[in-house]
Amino acid sequence: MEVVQTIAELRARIKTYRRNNDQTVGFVPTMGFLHDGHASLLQKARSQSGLVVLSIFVNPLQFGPGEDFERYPRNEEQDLAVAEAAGVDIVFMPSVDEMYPTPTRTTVSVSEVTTRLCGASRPGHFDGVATVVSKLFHMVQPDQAFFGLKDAQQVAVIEQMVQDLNLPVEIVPCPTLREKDGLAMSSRNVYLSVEERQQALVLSQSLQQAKTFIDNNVSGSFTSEELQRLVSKHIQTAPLAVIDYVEVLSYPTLEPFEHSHSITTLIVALAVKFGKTRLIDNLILQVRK
Ligand SMILES: Nc1ncnc2c1ncn2[C@@H]1O[C@H](COP(=O)(O)OP(=O)(O)OP(=O)(O)O)[C@@H](O)[C@H]1O
Ligand SMILES: CC(C)(CO)[C@@H](O)C(=O)[O-]
Ligand code: BAL
Repeated sequence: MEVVQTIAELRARIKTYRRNNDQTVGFVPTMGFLHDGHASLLQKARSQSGLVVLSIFVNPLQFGPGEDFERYPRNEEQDLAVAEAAGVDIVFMPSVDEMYPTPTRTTVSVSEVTTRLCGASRPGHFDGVATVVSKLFHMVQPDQAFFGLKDAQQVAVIEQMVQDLNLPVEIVPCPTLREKDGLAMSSRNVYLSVEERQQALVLSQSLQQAKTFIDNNVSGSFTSEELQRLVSKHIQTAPLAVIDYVEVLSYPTLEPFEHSHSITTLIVALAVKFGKTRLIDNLILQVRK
């Protein structure tokens, strides 16, 4: 495994690989502090691609004022051990100056799919994500890029960007990995106190309740409001939980709908704060017809 810090080194390594191999290049972009969710993306890349490139970069452009950019967890040694174990070939760990040597005057901005959910509660966030991901795609020029569905809106945004800009990369969405008790794995889980960690179980539980509600609904007929209410009500049983949003939308278009008749795939998406820690989770379901 090689660890490179500069864009020039990264490009040189990938060029050499391409010259000597006709296999594909798979890419997993991350912000580091790697957990088993990240490892699952790396393993999928390992099984599908000839060369596996991992990037670790905490991107300042996607954090708003007052968010956790400065205190975002970092552990380089542990990250390199996870990467090595997953069979990564190249780790790209650029500095902020390497990625943004001058003020950025070009922004990639995806409309419509960014208007709700995290796009609404974190203004500018997806411009930061789309801009850095398109820069990384230009640097790595991967054949496949692997993204987790825990960040389902991010997947929808990147897929839209790839389609609109004719980028020659296949986006591979990967399932959310969870702790044994159901909590979605996330680098930010490390911020939680013991009490918050315990109460954070309401997130996955509420999504399970939504799934059971739909599965038990023999007529296959329900409104988005019914689901939204059911999920919010369960989250509110945790005294430390402060709901940022609970929304039920079509997926991947992320548009509101009134009745299950009018859609084929839905997402129940939520963001909830425990103290200063904001967690997200979601459930994507096919609607029975
Ligand atoms: N539990 C998970 N299962 C599968 N993929 C995941 C999981 N958590 C994160 N990922 C994916 O890993 C990639 C990098 O995400 P990132 O480094 O932001 O990790 P994170 O754990 O989501 O951190 P954060 O706490 O910032 O949300 C993204 O594509 C993300 O969707
Ligand atoms: C895709 C990404 C690495 C861009 O900074 C980030 O948003 C993330 O970790 O999900
Ligand atoms: N995985 C999402 C990155 C962020 O919260 O900024």
